[in-house]
Order: sequence, then C-alpha cells, then structure tokens
Amino acid sequence: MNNNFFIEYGYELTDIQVQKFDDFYRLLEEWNYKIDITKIVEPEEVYIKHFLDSLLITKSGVIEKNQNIIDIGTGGGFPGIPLKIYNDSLNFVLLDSLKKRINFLDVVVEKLNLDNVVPLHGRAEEAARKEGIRESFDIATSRAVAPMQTLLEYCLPFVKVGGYFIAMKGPNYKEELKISKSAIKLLGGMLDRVIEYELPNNLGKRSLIIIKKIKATPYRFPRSGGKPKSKPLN
Ligand SMILES: C[S@@+](CC[C@H](N)C(=O)[O-])C[C@H]1O[C@@H](n2cnc3c(N)ncnc32)[C@H](O)[C@@H]1O
Repeated sequence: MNNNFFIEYGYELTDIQVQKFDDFYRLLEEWNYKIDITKIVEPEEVYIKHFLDSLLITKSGVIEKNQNIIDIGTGGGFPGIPLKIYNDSLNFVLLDSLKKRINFLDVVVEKLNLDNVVPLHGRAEEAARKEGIRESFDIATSRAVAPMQTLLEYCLPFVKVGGYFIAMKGPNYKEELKISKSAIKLLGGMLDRVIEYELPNNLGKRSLIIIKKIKATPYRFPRSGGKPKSKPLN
C-alpha cells in the first residue's frame, strides 16, 4: 500500500513509515505460517483491520508524545507496533504470555529498527505485581484479549494515577461495560468515555472504552491463581 491509503484515512506518513508498514506486513506474512499470528492475511484486510484499526486508537484523544505505553496481550503487535511506526516518540512494552509471539516481535523490532520498544514475555496478572512495572505507564492498551471485567484486572494495575486504560472492543460492548461498573471502581478507575467507530469498506464496527485511573489499585489486585479469568470481579 502506498501513502494514499493512509492519507485517505487522515494519517499522513513519511516514505520511511510507509516502508515500515510494508516490512511489517511481509514479516507477518512470513511468520504467520510458523506461529499462527492472525487469520487475516489478505493485504487490504491486514491494512484496515490490523494497521488502521490500531492507528484509530489515536482518536481517543489521550495519546501524547513521549508517553510510556504497555500493550497487554499484544499478540502479533496490535495495536502497539502500528502506533509506534506512526508516532516514534512513544515508548512501548509489548506484553504477551506466548513466547513464540514475543520471539516474532523481537525480530520486528530489530528489522524495523524501532527504538524504545520492549517485547516482554509474561502473564499480565503476574507482571502487574512487579515493582518498577506496576502503576508505571501513562497508557495501557489491549485488543481482543479478554472480557472487560477480566481485562480491567489485568490492565488497570499497570497504569499510573492520572493515566488511562484503553480497551479496544467490538460494537457490543454495552452489556460488558454495564457488568464491569464495580470492577472499574474497585480497581481505581472511572469511565471517561466510549468512542464508537466504523472501519472502512464495511469491515466492521469497533469501540474504544477509555477508563481514567483516578486512584491507586489496591495491592490485592490482580488476584493470583487465574482468578481474574475464572472469577471475574463483579
Ligand atoms: C486474540 S489475541 C489478540 C492479539 C492482539 N492484541 C490483536 O488484537 O491482534 C490475544 C493475545 O493475548 C495473549 N494473552 C491472553 N491472556 C494473556 C495474559 N493473561 N497475559 C498476557 N497475554 C495474554 C495471548 O497469548 C494472545 O497473543
């Protein structure tokens, strides 16, 4: 895809950035056979459902220069890698519990020459208990990882007071959000707003659920033993 694709959707990129997206696409194509990163393989769909969708997180209005961002359950690097290509001033930790995906991201970081991007192998509920990483990020992002109540317990502990957690969800977020109200409060968050949007070419509706961190998360969260998933907060 050339720059016209990005310009059409309001993202004007340099030739180097366009080349990085192209290189990322090729690496995805090459590694997908080995490690099953994504079911989406056709170029236009990859560019819209993965690259553009990741960039649309900038519409949240809370991403600023030089922030520290953790992308939880990043998989093949979404939304983290496209955001880094778009805004090189951002610093990323890309966390995933599958080692083979982290190995892939190590290659992406090297080949695309991305500074200040650290792929990290681990489970969110364990990493979030570690000093130096807990409550140390301006922003946490997560796409397609878990239902909202579980996701909140995975993600909010990483965010500094005053920062934001952005959950990238589909169009049917309302029920999930409704049953997550007490979890948001318990973990120190407050619903800031929800942004609904539609991908081009009828490729689907999406939403950004933006949670502001207003108080420190009590140290008992995230709970151990798989509880955020088996017994979600309610
Ligand atoms: C469906 S994939 C989504 C990947 C990527 N965010 C995307 O939108 O394409 C979910 C990813 O979350 C990771 N994951 C699931 N539970 C996790 C946890 N507790 N901690 C860290 N990563 C987790 C999985 O290994 C997987 O790579």
